[in-house]
Amino acid sequence: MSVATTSLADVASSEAALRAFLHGLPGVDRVGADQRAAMLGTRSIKTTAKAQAIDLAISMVDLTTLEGADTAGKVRAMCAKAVHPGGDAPRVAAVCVYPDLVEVAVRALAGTGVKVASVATAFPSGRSSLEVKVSDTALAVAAGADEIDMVIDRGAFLSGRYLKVWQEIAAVKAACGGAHLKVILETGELATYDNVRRASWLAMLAGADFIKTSTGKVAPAATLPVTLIMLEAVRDFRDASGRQVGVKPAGGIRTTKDAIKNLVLVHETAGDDWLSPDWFRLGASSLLNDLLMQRQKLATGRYAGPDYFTLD
Ligand SMILES: O=C[C@H](O)COP(=O)(O)O
Repeated sequence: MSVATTSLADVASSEAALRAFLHGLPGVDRVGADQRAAMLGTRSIKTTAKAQAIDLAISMVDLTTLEGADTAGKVRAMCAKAVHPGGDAPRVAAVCVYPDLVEVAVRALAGTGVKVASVATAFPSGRSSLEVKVSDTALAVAAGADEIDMVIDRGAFLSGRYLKVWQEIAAVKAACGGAHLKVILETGELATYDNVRRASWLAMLAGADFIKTSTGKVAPAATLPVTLIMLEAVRDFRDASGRQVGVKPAGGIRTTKDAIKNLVLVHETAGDDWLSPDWFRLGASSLLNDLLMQRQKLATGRYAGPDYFTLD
């Protein structure tokens, strides 16, 4: 897909310019996207490649707990597992928690290389003022979060107020300082694949370091066609702007099969530059145990059973 590089600098100069740009993006061929994602999802891979893929997937996990009932103890246990998932398995990429638990995770993960990610901006609805969203972000960053996962204002996006969405993302990005910003599109609420493409571009233009599919609180969450469209968007955005943005499917990814399908999509769509935890994450609360079980099965020929591992 070709996008005029010159147009990117001025794209958010007005609501009209932003709308013209986003609605000027080529429409998504829905049937084609569904078929391509389904076809890539059935690719089989050799046993040696599978072992590597499982370890790569583990290293890409954002191990997540986002429940009202979360406690400091639960987060500490999760952090221990994030650093030493089991046997010689690699550590995960990050632990993702609500802002009030950032400090607990920061202390538990100090010096381990596992990042602390936090949802902010009135997650998961995003329904609060910009002031509240910015201060939510600033507090999480001050507590030591390395990464902020913000939600876009879907109400504004769906009613065509793109500039408001752009301004919020840009303000939250500024509040992030050195922390990386992941922008959650909540694709299950965006209604069309064209909207997923537009929201992806909007987030990247406003400064997202990552674009993320979902909060995990809305169904459907991370589907393969949606991830495919977002991978195409980051690929095309890098071609147009020279800046690489990461992708994080999140929500409903529970099995090794799901994880490997995602890795095949990355390889076939955006390319191998994205096949690292720096550029691709899997946001999941209960994927890690299945990855560890399949890893054990490949190494020993038998399953250890879910009770062999600590709970996700
Ligand atoms: O960001 C990650 C999601 O909240 C996790 O969703 P999940 O519980 O469906 O894995």
